[in-house]
Amino acid sequence: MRDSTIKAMAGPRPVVLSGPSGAGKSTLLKKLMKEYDSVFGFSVSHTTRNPRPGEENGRDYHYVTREVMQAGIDNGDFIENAEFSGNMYGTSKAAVQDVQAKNLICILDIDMQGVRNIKRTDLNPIYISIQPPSMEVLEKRLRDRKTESEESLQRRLHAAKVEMEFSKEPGAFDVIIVNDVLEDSYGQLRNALLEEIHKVKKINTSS
Ligand SMILES: Nc1ncnc2c1ncn2[C@@H]1O[C@H](COP(=O)(O)OP(=O)(O)OP(=O)(O)O)[C@@H](O)[C@H]1O
Ligand SMILES: Nc1nc2c(ncn2[C@@H]2O[C@H](COP(=O)(O)O)[C@@H](O)[C@H]2O)c(=O)[nH]1
Repeated sequence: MRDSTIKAMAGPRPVVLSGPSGAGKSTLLKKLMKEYDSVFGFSVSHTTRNPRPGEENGRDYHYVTREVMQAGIDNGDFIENAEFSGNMYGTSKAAVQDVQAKNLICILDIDMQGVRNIKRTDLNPIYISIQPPSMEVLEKRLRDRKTESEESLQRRLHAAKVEMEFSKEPGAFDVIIVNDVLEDSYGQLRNALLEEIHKVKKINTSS
């Protein structure tokens, strides 16, 4: 088996956002990257799922076939990878290194399998769980998003229950944010990251 670890780099700690599909991870991280565009960089994952309307290859994901993805995994190009709702997803070493090379805080949006696998690496991120106020609200958000077939929606709701159980494991996450009122949740996310944000701003203004 090829080496799939990544060495921790000097610089700001990465941030992992995890939690049920539809909880609001992308919404929150987009707000964060808009407010702090010179502080955060997104780790662009690979996936075998089809792009949604408005998504862009290389910005939201690298959209690849199963064959290409598997070849990359076999070659040791990925820090972690997982099967989620019938598709493959994974974080490449290059995705993280590209962000860290710019001295930015690298944000990973990954599921709980990814969290478990990242915990076995030297990456040392801050782990943040984004959670819905209830399963009913989660289902409504996913339905209203209109991105999933009924089958995919049911798979995601099933996975959501497992993700919620995982988040209760002691030490699974450093911070848990219940994303009810968006502005409140965003404030909590920003507060949780203020120390790292200040570090990056200080480094980047002195260089
Ligand atoms: N606080 C909120 N109140 C109401 N709607 C929200 C809130 N946060 C997010 N949403 C909406 O819920 C839907 C799901 O949000 P989003 O796509 O950000 O979830 P996600 O966790 O990134 O999902 P996935 O893991 O599937 O990518 C979106 O339509 C978004 O606009
Ligand atoms: N383990 C990983 N999970 C990932 C990665 N990229 C995204 N995800 C998670 O997949 C689900 C579904 O995402 P969607 O964009 O299809 O709605 C969600 O929980 C993401 O956090 C990854 O590289 N590794």
